[in-house]
Amino acid sequence: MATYALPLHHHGKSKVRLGRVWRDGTVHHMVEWNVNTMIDSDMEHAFLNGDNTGMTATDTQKNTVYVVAQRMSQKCTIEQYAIALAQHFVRTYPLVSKAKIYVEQKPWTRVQQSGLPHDHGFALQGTEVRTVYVTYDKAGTLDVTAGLKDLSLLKTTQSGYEGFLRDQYTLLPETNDRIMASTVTCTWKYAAAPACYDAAYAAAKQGLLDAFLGPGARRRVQPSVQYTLYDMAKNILDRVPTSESIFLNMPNLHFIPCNPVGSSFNNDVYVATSEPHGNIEAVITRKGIAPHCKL
Ligand SMILES: O=c1[nH]c(=O)c2[nH]c(=O)[nH]c2[nH]1
Repeated sequence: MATYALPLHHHGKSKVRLGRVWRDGTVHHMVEWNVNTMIDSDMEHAFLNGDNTGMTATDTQKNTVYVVAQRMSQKCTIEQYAIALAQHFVRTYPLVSKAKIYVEQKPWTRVQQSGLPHDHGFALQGTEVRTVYVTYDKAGTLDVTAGLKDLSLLKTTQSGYEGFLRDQYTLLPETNDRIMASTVTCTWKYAAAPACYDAAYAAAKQGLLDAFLGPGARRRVQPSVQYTLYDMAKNILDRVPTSESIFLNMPNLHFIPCNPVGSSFNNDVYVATSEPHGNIEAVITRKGIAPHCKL
């Protein structure tokens, strides 16, 4: 007789999109979120026997995304919202042992008009999407991992790549001056809540930028994406004291020196590419801390 096991099961709703406006007199605050819910629950009987008794339907989870958004009566961060939603599921449904909430936030930013902030006008600024992954379980354990994705960065110099292994398969010339470009994905797990999630996010993002771009006019060639990535992660650990583990993924988007017909490369024209691209990834933690995975 065949025997089976069900070592993992969870269910949730993906890509629930919402906008939330908080009105402070004539000054409005606005966020657009894409919410993903996933719950662990004692629902083996649904898989084994076709019995849905006690199941929190994914449609119910989707509806709750909007209910909890409305209950956040004060302007809140993506982290505060995700925590509230996770706690709601665990505290409301007896069979739910853990809620896992992932939220992305679009970069809507208040517009400046003649140097003054507009009351209710927003523009999409930049490409980066702010992210959060929150888990909360019946024992009250809360894990918050904040982050960003699609942060597109490029520098036209002070990046190189030399000293790597050469054999019969190696064609790449060494260089101490190249374009470095990437679309950064980064998450940082908190050991404890920061005083302000928005300030911690701003500090983390600035840390990424500062390390990627380097000291500007002062010449300091970065030897590889790997080295730059490590610097970027260290900046977050240094500037966000309650962070404990940093995940970074950095595609190396190649701009290949071009020899135009009848001419040669003069540090000016490149073939821009998106594929294939290098892919550099690492987790950097404080000493003795277990690494977190991407989410
Ligand atoms: O910074 C780099 N790291 C690599 O691992 C690599 N590999 C490669 O072909 N170019 C580069 N650049």
